[in-house]
Parts: sequence; structure tokens; C-alpha cells
Amino acid sequence: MGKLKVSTTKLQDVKIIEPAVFGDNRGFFTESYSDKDFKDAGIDIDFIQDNHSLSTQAGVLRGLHFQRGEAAQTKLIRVVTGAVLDVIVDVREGSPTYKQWEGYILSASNHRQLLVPKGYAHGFVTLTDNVNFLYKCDGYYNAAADGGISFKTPELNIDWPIDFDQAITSDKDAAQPTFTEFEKDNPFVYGEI
Ligand SMILES: Cc1cn([C@H]2C[C@H](O)[C@@H](COP(=O)(O)OP(=O)(O)O[C@H]3O[C@@H](C)C(=O)[C@@H](O)[C@H]3O)O2)c(=O)[nH]c1=O
Repeated sequence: MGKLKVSTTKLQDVKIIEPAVFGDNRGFFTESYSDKDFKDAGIDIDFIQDNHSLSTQAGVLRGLHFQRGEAAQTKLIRVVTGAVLDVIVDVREGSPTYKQWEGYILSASNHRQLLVPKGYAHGFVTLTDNVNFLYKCDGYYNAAADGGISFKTPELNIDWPIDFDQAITSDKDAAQPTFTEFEKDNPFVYGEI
């Protein structure tokens, strides 16, 4: 038995990772990332950029985002204060779970990490104030390759736990294309990325 608990989900190639957490009278200690433990668990990814966002209020909705082409990124996501519903959509044409979405609660208290493969669109909504959201990426940010799909696109029918008119978003995310628009020029093919 390795040091990490790794679970699969209904979505193809997605994993939930739970590191050991050692609680005591002071609080806890956890190795939030160990390259060796990930490799021992069969996850061999060269993470090269760490990102951190703060969302100050419950109801902040970021996404759905991805990077196109060579700039596509695998993401390893966790939350260190507060809680989110993290939502990902398999947008790899030809995948057994193409067009399917799933939501995962990630919180400071559950210590869950979500491994999001290339070819997934990713977003989240904050369920509490002051969410510090951390993620590792295996590719650098490339503004020219930045892409998105509207979180409220009707074809995906994502069950966000928030009224759309109350979501706090960026101007960019308020104007993202529908899934049908995205599909006309879908850069992701299952097995080729
Ligand atoms: C993502 C990113 C943004 N930026 C800059 C661009 C912009 O000026 C500012 C804010 O960017 P955004 O509005 O895109 O930030 P945000 O909406 O938080 O974007 C993130 O959303 C989640 C859902 C993801 O999946 C991430 O990959 C990323 O796309 O930060 C970087 O310099 N490097 C980066 O890696």
C-alpha cells in the first residue's frame, strides 16, 4: 500500500488523491506533494508551474477554462482555506466520457486533490468566503492559447449550486462561447493529447 490513497471517478483518466494527514494537538501535518509518492502511485507528471488564486466571497465562479494545443495542461488541484465545488468536463472528442461533467467538493478539511488531465475544461464555484485555491500545472501559462466554455452553456447542463445571475465572475467568463460554438473548432482528440 502506497502512501497516497488514489481513487478513480466516473470520468476517464481523472483521479482523486488523498495524502496522509497527521493530526495532533497542534493541528496537522501533511506532505501536500511528493514527486516520489506520485511516481510510486503510477502518476508520472512533470509539474512546472504552481498557481494560487484567492476568491474572497462565496459564489465566485471561475471557468470553464483550458489551454489549446501544445499549451494544454494537466492540473493538480487543492483547496487550503474554505471549500469549492470543482467542476470538470471531458472535452476530448472520442473519449468514452466525452461531454460528461462531474463535480467534486474540494475543501481545506477534506485535503482532497483532483488530478485533471489535458483535454478537460475546468472551473469551480466557491462555497465559502476566502477560498485559497492552489494548483500545479505541467505546462506554462500561455495567454494566446487560453480558451473557455460558458459555465452556463445549456448543452452540458451543469448543476451548479448557485443562481447564474448571482455568480461573481470575470468579464471574460461572462462572455465565453457555448459548448456548440466550442465544438466547431475542438482542439482535443482522445488519445492524441
Ligand atoms: C491562469 C493564469 C493567469 N494569469 C493572469 C492572466 C490575467 O491577467 C490574470 C487573471 O487570469 P484569469 O482571469 O484567467 O484567472 P482565473 O479565472 O483564476 O483562471 C484560472 O481559472 C481556473 C478555473 C483554471 O482552470 C485555471 O487554469 C485558470 O484558467 O492572471 C497568469 O499570469 N498566469 C496564469 O497561469
